[in-house]
Parts: sequence; structure tokens; C-alpha cells
Amino acid sequence: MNFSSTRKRLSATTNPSTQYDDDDDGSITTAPYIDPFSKPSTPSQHQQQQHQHQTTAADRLLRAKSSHTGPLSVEEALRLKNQHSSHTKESSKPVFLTKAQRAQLALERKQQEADLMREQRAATVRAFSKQQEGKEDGEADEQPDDNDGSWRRNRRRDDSQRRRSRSPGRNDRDRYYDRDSDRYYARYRPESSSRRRHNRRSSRSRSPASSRRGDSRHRDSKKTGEDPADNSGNGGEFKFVGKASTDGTGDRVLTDKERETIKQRYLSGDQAGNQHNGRKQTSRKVVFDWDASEDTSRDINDLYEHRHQLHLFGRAHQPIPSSSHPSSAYRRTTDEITNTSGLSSVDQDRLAALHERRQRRAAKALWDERHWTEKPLEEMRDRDWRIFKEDFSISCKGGSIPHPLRSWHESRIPTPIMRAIEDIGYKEPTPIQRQAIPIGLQNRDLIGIAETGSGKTASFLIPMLAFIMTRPALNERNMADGPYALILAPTRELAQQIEGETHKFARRLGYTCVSIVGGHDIEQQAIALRNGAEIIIATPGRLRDCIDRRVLVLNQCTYVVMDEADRMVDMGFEEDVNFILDALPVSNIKPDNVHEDMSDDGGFTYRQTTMFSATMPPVVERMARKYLRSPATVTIGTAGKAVDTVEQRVEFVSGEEKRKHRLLELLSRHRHDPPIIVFVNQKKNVDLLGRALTRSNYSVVTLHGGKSQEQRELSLAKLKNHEADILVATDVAGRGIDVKDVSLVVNFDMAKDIESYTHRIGRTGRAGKRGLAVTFLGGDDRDVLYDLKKMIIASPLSKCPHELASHEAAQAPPSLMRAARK
Ligand SMILES: Nc1ncnc2c1ncn2[C@@H]1O[C@H](COP(=O)(O)OP(=O)(O)OP(=O)(O)O)[C@@H](O)[C@H]1O
Repeated sequence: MNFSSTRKRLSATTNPSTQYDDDDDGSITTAPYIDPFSKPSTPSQHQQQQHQHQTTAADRLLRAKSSHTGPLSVEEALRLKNQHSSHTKESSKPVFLTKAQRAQLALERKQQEADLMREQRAATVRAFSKQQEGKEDGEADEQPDDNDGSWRRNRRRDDSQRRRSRSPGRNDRDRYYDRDSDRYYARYRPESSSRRRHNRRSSRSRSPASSRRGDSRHRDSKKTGEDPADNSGNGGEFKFVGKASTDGTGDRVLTDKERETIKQRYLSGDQAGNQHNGRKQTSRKVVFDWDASEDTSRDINDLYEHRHQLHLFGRAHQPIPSSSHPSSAYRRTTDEITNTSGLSSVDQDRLAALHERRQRRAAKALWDERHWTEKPLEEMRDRDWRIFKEDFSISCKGGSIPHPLRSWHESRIPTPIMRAIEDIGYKEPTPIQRQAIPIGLQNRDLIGIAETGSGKTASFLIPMLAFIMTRPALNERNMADGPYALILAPTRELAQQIEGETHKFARRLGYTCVSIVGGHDIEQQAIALRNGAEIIIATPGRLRDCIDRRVLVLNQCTYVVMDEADRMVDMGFEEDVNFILDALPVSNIKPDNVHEDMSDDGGFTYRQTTMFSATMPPVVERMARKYLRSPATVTIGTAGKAVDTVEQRVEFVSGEEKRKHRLLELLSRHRHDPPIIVFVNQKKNVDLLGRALTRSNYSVVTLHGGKSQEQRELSLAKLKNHEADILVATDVAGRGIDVKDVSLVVNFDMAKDIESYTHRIGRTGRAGKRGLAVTFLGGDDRDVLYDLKKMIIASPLSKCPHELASHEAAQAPPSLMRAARK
């Protein structure tokens, strides 16, 4: 639809006072238009309207009066007056417009304003281009009338008149605007053109960047559909680039889109203001397909996790002013952030938590992620030490525990002992050695609990030797005061074994060790003691004898080791142990209030007492409380747990004959490599079984408490030397006996308690090697079934048979079962 023709038709119908006076040139002569339907927009306009109505009514009265020949009659005058007053009443009535009419009128008015603006812009451009042309062409311009640009103005007027002649419906308002715009050009053109000239000059002198800005403006105008070049070149016609057509009269017809744009721009003020150039705000936004569950940022930054904390100060959405020119608002903001005094306690807590998290993150950034094996000692952090201890199942109690040994050469072990360790061939310390040796070197009391065959002997020997190195060498004068160190063991075999282990080190260091065990001539032992020995290894009974007989004094003994202390108590040696410990000098007993670390004791040496075992029943803890001062406790793995390298099997076999038969079957069928140890509970059964096995062509030695010390030592030596394949023994051989590569342990009789069982099966699977333990169970073993089941279940190599798992006696501890029976 032709927009301009609609506008004209509407004007004609809605403006009753419009008079068309089409003359030859198409011009319209009319009074300035006042729309009677529209509310006066200003007070002056309103007064003007009122005045016009009144003037028109008075004129009519005068005309009526003048057309009358004589004076008016009273009726005539009244009629005229009534006529006038009714007209006045009518004209003063408010006129209501429909919404569509108002919109149409507003559209019309806006169109007129747009036309006026367009004209003004075009005129400015024309004036400018005329001046440019004038400059370029100079005096030799082909247009003779163009010196002042008047020919262009004339041509524009001609064009305008031609257009008007083509548009007979054009109303007086258009004419008014034309005139008005001419006035505008006359008034403002020189100034605006001179301003443009000025702008142009200044833009030339400005930086290239600003000229680029001009370019970008140019580009922008292209984007919006306007072409400034066209505006300057087409005589001020507002030209749309796009699908535009003309109607039959040659008037340009606006497209729907253009009309819509004009409507949005001029009719809906709010929308036009918000939506720049009628463009939707989101038209240039990229809308991503995004799902909150795909947000991985919260994994790496917990700031996102607690997003609300960002809004703690309510400033996140506000622009922060430049700190170089801090405004009062900015200062207030920073004050609020740094000063938490005004915050609620909840917000202060949040702020503190945030701060702490940042600090943790910063500390984490400093973490060295290398494994402890890749780090030098001085770069080890607490975390590395924790990992290290976990790797070796080391757990400690007692406070001020030194770091464990990573290797032999990183320790504070004196060089001569280090050389001895190298000579013996211990490449790496075992877990108990890693932690017990540094504690021992601090001259600190210690309880060491580690599985069988884990190197506990060296754990107490090495610090003991280091301590002895600090003592004066034994000579004629101090020899009579006795040894520097004492090692107590429950059995002769164990004592002799420790002696052998100690001797390996001691002879390399020039020290003497003497074992005092039963079964040997006490006179010979007294002679050995008189010759002087730094280290005494003894069983409690014989040592007490020696002290009683004054064969031995312990005047300068300040280092005491109790190996298998629980066994000593078990065997009834507790009283003997107490007697021996009480015989030690009291002057060097460490007071309770002394700091745990005794390494720097100002030259004074307190007595150091240590206890080692694979099991630590409560009775040993009682002894420890009595004789140890602020001890450190080191546990490797789980206290009392059987060594993981042993596979434990159990079979329910009742009766001696059946068990013998089963044992022979086991030995013949599976062909276990010697040495093999078979444990029997009673001495006489040891001999019976030994003979039975010998009859079956096995090379057998036996060991029990009823044999002479010589026979016992011979049996053990034959087994170690591989002269015998099988050792049949009681619990005498159950503890501490270290025979290399025992492949099989058979519990012909089950041990009476779980600790003894643990030590027995610990004769195999030693020093990291794998072993097998087979146990025959019968009706007498009910009291250990519960603990045995637990131990087998805990063993990684073992499988608990259904018979044991479901056994009635294996369902609860024996004490509970007894209580339930009562
Ligand atoms: N660091 C080491 N490297 C290699 N072998 C070692 C090391 N320490 C000790 N051994 C060896 O391991 C074996 C067992 O050592 P030891 O007898 O001291 O163990 P244990 O824990 O006392 O056993 P039990 O509890 O049965 O008495 C011995 O033959 C010993 O020579």
C-alpha cells in the first residue's frame, strides 16, 4: 500500500477545514493546519484553536448581520445568539479518537518529521558536496550558475515542484514543511557546512586511528542500509538499499520491512530505545547449547562450587572503578571487602573458609609430586614420610619419633657398624630395622613388634653396638663391673642363635659376647665372664643363678634387650626377669619427666630398655609399663599377625595313627624340600614320631626340653647343616629358631595358644621367602579355633576350609563360649 497516498487521504477526511486550491503549478494555498481531533499538544496551540472557533462564530454573526438590510428583530437576534451558542457548545465538546485513528495520526506526524529530517540532511549533504565540487573545479566549473551553489538549489526546488505536481493529494502541511525546511536550510546551512568543513579539516589532522573510526562509521551506515554517497548524490532522496519499488505515480513505495522499521523507530518509544535500530537484542548473540551437568569447572575450582560466595559483597554485578582514581564509592567497596568487622558471623566464616582454601591451594601448588624414592633425603616432606611408612606398614606410637631409614647409608649408624652390615650382606634394612634402629640410636626405650623372621635381632643389635662404641673400651679396671649390654631370651636355642647373630657383628668390631644358658657348665661361663665381655646373652634362669653366685655383676650395664619377652613370661620367667632388672644399677634409670629424645643427654647415659616380639600379649605391656620409660612403640603390620608369606592349611584329623598316616602321605606325595619342622606338644610323642619317621626312611632329628643341651644343639646343627631333613620338636624350637629355607611346618598337634601357633609357623616363610604350614586339628583344640579361623581368613595366601569356618567353637571367642555355657 502506498504510504504517502494513505496519509493524504486520511488528512483529507479527518480535516474538515482543509481547502484544496490546486492551481496550475500544483501548489496548495491554505492556512496553517490545526488538527481539531487531536488534543492540543501545547497550551499556546490550545489557545490558538479556541481563538479560531470564536472568530469564526463572530464572523458568521457579522455576515448574517450585514446581509440583513434593517436592524435585527429580537427573535432574529435570539435565533442568531442561540445558533452561535449551540455552535460554541458543539465545538467545545471533546472529540474522542479510536486507537487506530490516534496511531494513524501519530504515524502521519512521524512521517512528516522524518521527511523534514531527511530533507535537512540531504540539504546539508548537497551544500557540502557543492562546496567540494566548487573547490575541486575552481573557477572553471562548467556550471555557470553554480558559483554560489544556487543552480543545485534551483534544481532541487524544480525536483520538489515536479514531485508535488505529480502528487495532487499533497496537503498544505507538506507545503508548510517544505517552506519550513527551506527556511531551515537558509538559516543553518552555512553554519553546518562550515562545521563539516571544520570537522573534515580536523579529522585530516587527526590520527589515522580516528580516520579509521570514520571509516567504521561509514561501514556502519552501510550495514543499516543507508548509503551516504547516495544521500549526497541523489538530491536528498532518502534511498533504501533493498527491495523497494515505486507505484504508478513514480512515488517510491516503502516495503513492509521499511514500514515496520519506521513504526518501531517512531511509534514505540520504549522498544525503539531499547532495541537499537529496531534490531532484536539477541540477533547477534551466539546462543550455545549448554548443559549444567557438563560444567567441569567445579572439579578444578571450588570457587564455582560455592558460587554464592562471589556475591558476598553484592558487588559482582557492578563495574569496579579504576583504582588509579579511587572514587568514594570505590573506596567504600574496598573497605567493605577488607574490613570484615561489619560482616555477619556467617559471612565472616565463609570468608575465612575461602581464605583457608586459597592458602591450601597455594600450598598444594608448591607440592612436589615426586615419589619419595626419587627425592634426596633433605627434600623429603612430612607427606613423603607418611607415604614411606605406609609403604612399609610402619606404625609408631610415643611421640618424637625420628624418621625411618630409607637406606643404610642415610642413617647415623657409625661407620664400623656400617662396614659390618655390608660384610654380612644386608643390602636393605627390613621394615622393623628401618624404624627401630633410628629410635634405638636416640637411646630411647622401645617396644618393637614385627612378624617372625623379619630381622628383629639386627634391629636391637645395631643400636646396642652403637651404644657400646660410646663406652670406654673394656680393660683390667672396668672389666670387673660387668658387661655394657644384656640380651635376655626365653630359650637356650634362641639365646644361642642371638649369640651367633651378635657374633657376626661383634667380631668385626672387636667386641666380645658371651651366652649364659642352662645346660652348660657354670664354671666355664664364669671364666668367660671374668675375661670380660661387652655383651651378655642369657636366659633368665641361668642369669639369675650367675648373679646369685656373684659370678656376674651388672654395675655398668645400661642397655637391656628382652627378646620374646612374652614367651619369657609364658615360661614362668617373669620373676627372674624382675630380679635381673632390679639388679641393674638404679642410678641410671630414666626419670619419667625426661624428654623422650635421649640422644643429647649432656654426657649422662640413662639405662635403655627395649622389648621385641612378634606377639605382645597384655602381660608384656604390664612389664613394659614397669621397666620402660616413655617408650616408643613400633609395630610392623598388625601385632600378632602371622607372616603373610606363609600359606596356612588346616585338616581335622583325630587320633595319633591317623595323623601319622596323614603326615607320611603329605611328605611322600608332595615331596617338600628339606628342611621340614614338625611340632608336637609332648616330649614323649616327639621321640615316638621321630622313630616312626625314621622307620619310613626319613632323616630325622628331635628336639625337646628333656634332651641334654648337647643333644639339642646337635639336632639343631644337623638340621641347619642339612644333615637331617626333618626336625621333630616341641615348642622349644617354636620361637626365634632361624633355620634357612624351611619349606614346610607341620603342627602334628595344634599349639595351645594362637601366639605359639604364630611363632611355630613363622619358622617357614622367613626373610621374605614363601612357606607352607599344615595343622592337624582335633577335639582338644576347641579353644584356639576361633583365633585360628580369624588368622587364616586374614592370611592372603590361605583359604579357610568350610569345616573350620562353620565349626561351632570357631564362632565366638572361648571366653564368651564358656560364659554362654554357664
Ligand atoms: N636386613 C636384612 N637383610 C637380609 N637378611 C636379614 C636382614 N636382617 C636380618 N636378616 C636375616 O633374616 C633372618 C631372620 O632374622 P631374625 O632371626 O632376626 O628374625 P626375627 O624377627 O628375630 O625372627 P623371630 O621372630 O622368629 O625370632 C636371619 O637369617 C637374618 O640373618
